[in-house]
Amino acid sequence: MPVIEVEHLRKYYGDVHAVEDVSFSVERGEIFGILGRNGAGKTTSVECVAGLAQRDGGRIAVLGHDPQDGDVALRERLGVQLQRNALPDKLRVGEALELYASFYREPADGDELLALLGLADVRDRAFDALSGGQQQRLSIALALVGRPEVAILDELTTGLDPAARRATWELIGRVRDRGVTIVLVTHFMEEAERLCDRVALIDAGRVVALDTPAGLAARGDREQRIRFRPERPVDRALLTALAPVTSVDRLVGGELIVGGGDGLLLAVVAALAEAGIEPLELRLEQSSLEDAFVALTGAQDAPAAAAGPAEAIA
Ligand SMILES: Nc1ncnc2c1ncn2[C@@H]1O[C@H](COP(=O)(O)OP(=O)(O)OP(=O)(O)O)[C@@H](O)[C@H]1O
Repeated sequence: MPVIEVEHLRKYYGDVHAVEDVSFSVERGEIFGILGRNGAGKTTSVECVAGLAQRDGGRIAVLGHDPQDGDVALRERLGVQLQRNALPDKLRVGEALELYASFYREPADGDELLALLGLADVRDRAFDALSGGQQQRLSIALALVGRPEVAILDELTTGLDPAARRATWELIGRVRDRGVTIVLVTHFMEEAERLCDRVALIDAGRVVALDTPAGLAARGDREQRIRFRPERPVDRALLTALAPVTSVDRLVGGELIVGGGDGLLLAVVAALAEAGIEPLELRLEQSSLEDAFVALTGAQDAPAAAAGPAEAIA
């Protein structure tokens, strides 16, 4: 039986249709991603799942309970780290953890949690003296202190540097290994690809796709792309004349990206070989989750950058 079931969730703020029609279910032990661009309705959806916002329509069951009922037993089994979380500036790490632990009958061991999150050394430091990464890890610790069966984490790595982001991903993997089911709101494609078992892509308050990251990526642009640096300049016509080729772009630095359909790689490599030009650093790029994001949401502002600035060959 799913741990979380959401059916036709609807939530309006006055005229703003924050969530129009969202349905998904999360199985025990899964890391389930909710992906979408800014304002898509991700946070509102998880606030309803966490019982922090009252829905206007639809059905939600979390561990068999309706979160809207305010059931204390459910609150104890659910850990929530929300984007809008903030702590008093002068509250120390250890104090925050003790405070949150006091809300639960059987809280986790504080020392163990601080060690797990790499916060043991800053236990006596005030919230406003923590780095962004440490504040983020503390908010995760607070979400986990009640030993939840289900953790809802909203924009867990926004604002973190790449190293802190990777460390947080590892941490989430470890939390899942302890049997916690995780719902992860993100707009980082790479985060969803690395961590999530399945992803719901939300756009304008609706689920537009629900699949594994790989399944979702396969729905994107079906075009293949080959990327290489020719050892000497290539005549554009040599490539555009090939049947599978649909586009030829040159990146700053002279790298070429050739797009096209089936048989692209073979055709391009054969034509280059015939012209005596070696393609250096050759790689085939599969369609990515980001392509799917753009294709399914029409988003021009898909967050994770793709190939970089491209300029057509004259
Ligand atoms: N409390 C509120 N009052 C009024 N409008 C709201 C409220 N909360 C959210 N909204 C609106 O509902 C829509 C969905 O917001 P939501 O925060 O759920 O999106 P999101 O996908 O989480 O976006 P982001 O990635 O920017 O956090 C937006 O248009 C937002 O402005």
